[in-house]
Amino acid sequence: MPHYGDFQNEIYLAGLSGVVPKLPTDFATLEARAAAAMPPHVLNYVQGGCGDELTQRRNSEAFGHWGMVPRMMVDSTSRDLSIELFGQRYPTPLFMAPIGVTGICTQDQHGDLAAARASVATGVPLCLSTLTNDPLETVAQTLGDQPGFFQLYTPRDADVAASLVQRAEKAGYRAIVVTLDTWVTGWRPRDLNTASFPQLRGHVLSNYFSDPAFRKLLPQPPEVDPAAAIRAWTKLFGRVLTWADMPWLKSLTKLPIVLKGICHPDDARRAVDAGAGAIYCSNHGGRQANGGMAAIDLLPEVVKAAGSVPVLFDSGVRSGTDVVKALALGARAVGVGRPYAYGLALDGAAGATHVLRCLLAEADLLMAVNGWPSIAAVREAGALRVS
Ligand SMILES: Cc1cc2nc3c(=O)[nH]c(=O)nc-3n(C[C@H](O)[C@H](O)[C@H](O)COP(=O)(O)O)c2cc1C
Ligand SMILES: O=C(O)C(=O)c1ccccc1
Repeated sequence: MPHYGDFQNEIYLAGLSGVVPKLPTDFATLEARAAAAMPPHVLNYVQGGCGDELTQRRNSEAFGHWGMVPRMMVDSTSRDLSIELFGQRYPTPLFMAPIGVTGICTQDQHGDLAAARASVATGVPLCLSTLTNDPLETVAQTLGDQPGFFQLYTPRDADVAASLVQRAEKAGYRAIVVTLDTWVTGWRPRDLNTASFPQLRGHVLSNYFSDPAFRKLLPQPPEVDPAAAIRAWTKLFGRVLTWADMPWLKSLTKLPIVLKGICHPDDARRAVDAGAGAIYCSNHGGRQANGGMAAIDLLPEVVKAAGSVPVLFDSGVRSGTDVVKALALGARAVGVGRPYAYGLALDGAAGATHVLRCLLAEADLLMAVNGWPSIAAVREAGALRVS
């Protein structure tokens, strides 16, 4: 079993030869470093959120309202962080949440491939966004045998939707993660004040431009008239889904359908009834709706309502401790968003790998110290509301 906490020894031992880590090991310093390095329009898009970003701040602050109680005299010298999901074992409960601009986070504009390399290096699955600079098939080639998931922004055109899903299934992705909360973009003052929206600048649309069903909708290929292709994309993006669409979504694929953006327990119950393969509790990192509760505070009720259906979680995870808390509150798998995008921006695949290794090391060492040798032990211990 890999000992993720050994990363700590590696760092201290390197220190004996005068070598300190190239990137910081904590989120605050990482974010500050990334903010100084990233082009302003990419930074605004990644770092920003909806409205005055109250919900975004709450997402991470709310982890502080939960506390965990250690157990002693338990042998936790060896920890098993592995989980079961969609009938398969994954070495850790961590995954990379879909980020639609990973492509432009690295200087070479191939950030999706860098994220895939970080996934291969760490075993942390990548949930690839619909919005990428490299087509999903190219990313799948970089992933090789490393399993990944495909996040779907359901197009208004049913043929394009079917084509994207079928391409993802054929390329070997293990689940279709359907994002429900982003058929329209939330009010984002940082991007509005700079009048900048990456997709409208022609970034990250490769899955559409390479799609035969999308290309059929255009009078000229995107290579000949990119501006018209971008206009066509704006018309196509953002199908409003209702529960009545679930049979149709399910009919497109044999893969499990994961519903992303579920925050209310009643919606979780409806998702179970509608045959969702997993429920993904998330408020999109506070980017879509402001004024909402912190996602982590909503997780316990969603988990209860989901019964035996696995619940994935993201929004506000900034440390290995946050990962463990989300597991303690019932998440099967925990997604991290902005932190790995900062890693990509600072040092490509190596940077994202570093960020993931830090999260895993901190989570693993916390489990060691607290006497929790497995995820089941974490879940049994739970977390308590402290304020
Ligand atoms: C720059 C950026 C782009 C994102 N793009 C997508 C996307 O394409 N699809 C999606 O489902 N979620 C997207 N998200 C939301 C993430 O999947 C995730 O819900 C969120 O980042 C989690 O919050 P965190 O960043 O606080 O960890 C994006 C988030 C960020 C920061
Ligand atoms: O920026 C986002 O969070 C995002 O996922 C998105 C993608 C396309 C359009 C609007 C928002």
